[in-house]
Amino acid sequence: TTAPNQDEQSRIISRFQEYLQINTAQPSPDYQKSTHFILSQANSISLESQVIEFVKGKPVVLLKWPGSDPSLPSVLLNSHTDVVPSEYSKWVHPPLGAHIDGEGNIFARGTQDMKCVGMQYLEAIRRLKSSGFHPKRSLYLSFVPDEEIGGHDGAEKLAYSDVFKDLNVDVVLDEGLASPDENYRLFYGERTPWWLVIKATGAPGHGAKLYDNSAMENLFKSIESIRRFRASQFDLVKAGLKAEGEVISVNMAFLKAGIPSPTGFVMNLQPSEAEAGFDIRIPPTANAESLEKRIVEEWAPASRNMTFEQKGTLHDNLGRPLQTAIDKSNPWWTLLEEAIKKANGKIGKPEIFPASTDARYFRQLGLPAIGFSPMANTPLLLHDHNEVHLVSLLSYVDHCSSYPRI
Ligand SMILES: CSCC[C@H](NC=O)C(=O)O
Ligand SMILES: [Zn+2]
Ligand SMILES: [Zn+2]
Repeated sequence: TTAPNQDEQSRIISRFQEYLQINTAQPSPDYQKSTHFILSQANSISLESQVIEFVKGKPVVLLKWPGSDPSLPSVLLNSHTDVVPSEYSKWVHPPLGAHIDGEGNIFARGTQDMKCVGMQYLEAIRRLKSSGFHPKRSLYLSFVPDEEIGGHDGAEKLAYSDVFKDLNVDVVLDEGLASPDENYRLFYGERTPWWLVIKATGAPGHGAKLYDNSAMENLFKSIESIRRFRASQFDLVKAGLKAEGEVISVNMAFLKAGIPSPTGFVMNLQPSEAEAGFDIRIPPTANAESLEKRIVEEWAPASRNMTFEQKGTLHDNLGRPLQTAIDKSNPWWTLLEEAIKKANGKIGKPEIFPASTDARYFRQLGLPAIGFSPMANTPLLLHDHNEVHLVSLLSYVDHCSSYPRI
């Protein structure tokens, strides 16, 4: 296909802006509006559509471009419609404004994560259709809710549904990350989140007294140990020995202790309880058992009056090799690489996604799933203030045109 003309380009940008301006921020995303928008886009390019509410108020919008050979397995392009919330006052341009500055940067929540990708799927199909292309395989697009809060009412329900079985999907594309350099990033797996809360108890006492076994002391021994471990992992990344997705990350999410008083906290009383929460991410190749051992023996040892609790999705991926093959055994990987190269894109070393995406649910089914958000030369701003699709408008359009070659 040839490059779109000026008019087409500005229509592509307006459609992107329109999607960005719909407030689908957690915790109360306007899925009615996003569903309406996606359906109207689908209509305008004559895609078949259905809306499935596995959970009431959490619509999965499923679109279909039927292939000429229905016996062939299909391709699924997945994207989530929700976005994370924003601190409005910290943005240069409002997060729902989709303002375009003089350099062609589009400011809005979702410009990277991941309304850009959802729109690119649609724009690519629009262009392919207008060029007269007919796919052999059926192509499905799923626009799913709630990825940012775990995807349990969205992609997870879809993946395990009868509807999904009937789609006969062979490969799934989902989100990746922007790349600060010229190399596009491709993801073949992701880390598993463990949300860990450790709790210490100890004898209360006068704030002036030095004694062993206070809750704060017990907790801080753990925190010191956790920090050493964190540093050891981070050092591997800093030294260039491991990629971000290949080490175990540990970051403190909260600290809770102290006895409240009208003016803040009681200062001269050592509290009897203290706790801390950590976001831990484990690569598929890591030894989860040895980490568990570390938690039991060093981070929350009963001998130091400590307990721990794991929250969130935790163990759901353990023990399963949730990595998509990136060798010749997976022709889809090679095809995507070739498509990107044909569109004059360069590709970095294949990566493990450092956080979580809906792709894990499809990998759990044994399907190959590839994470790819086509943004090169773009700072990584997902979940950050001032999230932008930083490349010029024209580059955005170029990205759209890399899909038709898949
Ligand atoms: C594990 S459910 C939360 C999913 C979330 N995904 C993107 O940021 C994440 O924290 O990785
Ligand atoms: Zn995302
Ligand atoms: Zn996100």
